[in-house]
Amino acid sequence: MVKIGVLALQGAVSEHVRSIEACGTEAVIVKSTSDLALVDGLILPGGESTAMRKLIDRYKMLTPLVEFAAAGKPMFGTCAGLILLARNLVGYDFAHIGVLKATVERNSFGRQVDSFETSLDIKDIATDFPAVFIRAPHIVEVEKEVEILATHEGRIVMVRQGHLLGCSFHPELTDDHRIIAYFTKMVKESLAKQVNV
Ligand SMILES: NC(=O)CC[C@H](N)C(=O)O
Repeated sequence: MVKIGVLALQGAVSEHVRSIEACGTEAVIVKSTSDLALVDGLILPGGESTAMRKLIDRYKMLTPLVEFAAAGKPMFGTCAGLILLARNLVGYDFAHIGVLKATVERNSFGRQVDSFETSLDIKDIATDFPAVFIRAPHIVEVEKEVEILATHEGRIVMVRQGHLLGCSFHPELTDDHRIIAYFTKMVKESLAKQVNV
């Protein structure tokens, strides 16, 4: 059975675990490089990207995370996790994992008090998805390999680049598990491909 990890250094970890399990898939808490070796796909949760990066460095996980992506294993960055995946960050001259060919701007929907929920149509995944935005980033621009799956008020809020998925909002905070189910399918497909080669 496939195993989906949730990077559990900081942020909305237990909600993702609940959502993965609701999709009938095994969830694994990932706190170290050895945990990472056990999983077929990884969710990078929302939270605070600067704090997460400090912990990634403390536990020497940056290179293993880059290698996980390079091996073609699916990764899904939600909110702060999207910031971790992005190749370019507005106002910063460095990236974190940096594998998603997109430019992301942090905190672009206002301050904490401006958190909101809205209904989104997401290509190939869902119509009317209840998306919760909390101090959310947005995607300013993408390279041609990146497909735009959803926008909100003209801003890109969800994308896919092959085995990489990213969104500005928190798909794990409601009982609507369609996005996590889609990611679960990506992980199963990628595993089947690896077994067949
Ligand atoms: N809900 C979130 O994950 C917010 C992300 C946070 N504002 C950051 O920049 O890391």
